[in-house]
Amino acid sequence: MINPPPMSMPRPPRRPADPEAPVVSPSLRTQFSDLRATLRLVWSSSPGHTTALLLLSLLSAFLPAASLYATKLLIDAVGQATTGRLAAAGGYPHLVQLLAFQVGVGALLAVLGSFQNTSRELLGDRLQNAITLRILNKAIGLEVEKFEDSQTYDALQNAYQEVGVRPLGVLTQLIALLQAVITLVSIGALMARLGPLVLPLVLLAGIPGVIIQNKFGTESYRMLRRRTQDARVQNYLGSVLTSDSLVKEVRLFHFEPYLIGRWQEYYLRFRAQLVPLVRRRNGWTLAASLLSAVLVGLATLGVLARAARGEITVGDFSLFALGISQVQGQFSSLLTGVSGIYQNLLYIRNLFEFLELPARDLDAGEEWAGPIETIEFQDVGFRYPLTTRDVLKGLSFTVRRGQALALVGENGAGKTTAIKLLTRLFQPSSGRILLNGQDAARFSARSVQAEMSIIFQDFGQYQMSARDNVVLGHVAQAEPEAEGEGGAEVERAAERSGAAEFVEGLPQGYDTMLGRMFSGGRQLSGGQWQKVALARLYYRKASVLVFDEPTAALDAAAEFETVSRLREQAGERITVIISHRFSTVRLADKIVVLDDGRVAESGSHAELLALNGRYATLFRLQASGYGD
Ligand SMILES: Nc1ncnc2c1ncn2[C@@H]1O[C@H](COP(=O)(O)OP(=O)(O)OP(=O)(O)O)[C@@H](O)[C@H]1O
Repeated sequence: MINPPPMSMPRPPRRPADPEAPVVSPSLRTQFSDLRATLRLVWSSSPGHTTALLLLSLLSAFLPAASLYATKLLIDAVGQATTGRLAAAGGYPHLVQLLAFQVGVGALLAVLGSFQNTSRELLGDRLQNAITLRILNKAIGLEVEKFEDSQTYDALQNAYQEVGVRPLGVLTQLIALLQAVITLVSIGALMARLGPLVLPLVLLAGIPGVIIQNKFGTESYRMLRRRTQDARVQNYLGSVLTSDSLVKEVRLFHFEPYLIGRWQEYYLRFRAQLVPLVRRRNGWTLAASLLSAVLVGLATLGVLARAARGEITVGDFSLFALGISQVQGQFSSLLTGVSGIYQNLLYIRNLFEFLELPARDLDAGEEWAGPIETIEFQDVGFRYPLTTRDVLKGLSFTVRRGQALALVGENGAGKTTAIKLLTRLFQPSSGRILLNGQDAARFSARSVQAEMSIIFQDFGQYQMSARDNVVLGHVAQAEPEAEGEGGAEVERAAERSGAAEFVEGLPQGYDTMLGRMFSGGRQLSGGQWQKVALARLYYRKASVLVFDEPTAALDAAAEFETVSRLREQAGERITVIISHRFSTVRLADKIVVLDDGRVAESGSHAELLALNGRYATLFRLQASGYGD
């Protein structure tokens, strides 16, 4: 089993899933189709190991009966020999032959078992790899909004946690089921000689335990499934307390006891469900064991009565005594096999639910080719999925090649949302975005994104080498450098962003690991990380550069310098800048002031000052802050 996605970086809780939503059991039809899909999955991950496992298991299913029969023959022969009837027992060589037969069966069982284990382990490994790849491939095809939806996130978590073990569990249980049927029929045939009621009584004794196991297995599953949402919140609380990035705030505000208290509340809520379940399960298990003991006792009475009448041999009795545990073991693995398959299929549904989520085909649509020379928002409206408020309301503006556009507005005005639409992470709910005069919706998201390079407010700080942090901006272009043929492009991008100054001073230069997660990693300051991210932006060959206020870590002078440099470097490209600092904003050719999802004003810095409206007021307010 592989670990769930790392939780070390605390993330904001998503929209909560409905915790009261019932946990619905899938229909029998769904279960059968899941069973078929699971077997296909297992088979396709390794046909060779699956076949080997199946054949070896079926072969070894006949051996327990053979071993029991050999023991019975041996005991009967020894009985005759010890009462002076060695000749009737076939002589000493016959005893040795029987022993050799018995030992041979045992040895064969061990050999087959060993090969079986090898096949199972190797198959499990292949299967885990195949499923993990499917989950990861699915995750990368999901819309960005899906990651913000708690139900999808839970589905991803559940799928990730159950990966590997469950599908293999279904196969092994199915094989165990076939094996149990074969072994039961063969041992049952041997036991028939002990009386008609012996086998039914012994079989009956196995039923109560299985019923109890099944009932409580399903209850446990339901309890855990209901708990997913709580477990995620609890996990998040724990990750806040153990996060390196939050430790300073946690200590200074001293909210540890509060968070631990909340964490414990979730635990106690879970415990309140667990305690009665454990008590009831163990009570019922005890009752089932007592009932089984009574039934086995009755069967034994019957056999003893036959023995008293001289109708069976000592070997037959040994067949009964040794056979009881075999029959019960096989019978219960038959019944638990059925319930185990059922339960595993319930968990596997999580995996399939995730794999069945609709994915957006990022390549659907016409292929965009060539630079983007104009961007025009035409009356664009947008509402986030599952919300009731329009975040953008009829947004219109145009920007052309060589120009820098600044989006300005108070927190929550919709600036980042506009960028998410421009970069095709989301689709407008109304209106159109035109690229070079053509509706962007016609073109595949991926081909349009290829023309854009962006640095977000919460840009990535990848725990990789400085070089990788830059190259991630355009991996396809990076091949020769990956093979060590220079990296001139990486260095040029780093020089343009200002990252070269400190990266070159690191112990292994561009090959130094950044961040604290791995040994030898160098942690950078916020401003240095930002410059590395900016180098990533420059490294990408794109005709639109988007700069979504990643400058929180920079002082006003550094931000001014960074954006001035961005303006110089941009050349004939389109630059879109989001910033709260007017010293930066004034560098733009065109400024669009957003207010509650609408354009309040737009124009150049000078025009907007002359207008003496909202922009001018905010500008003077900020300027007066620096004045004294
Ligand atoms: N994923 C989301 N789901 C639902 N609502 C969202 C989501 N992201 C943002 N919003 C809402 O959309 C509105 C606009 O947010 P946006 O991030 O675009 O504002 P912004 O102008 O970039 O703000 P800031 O200056 O604080 O970065 C806000 O009211 C915000 O609460």
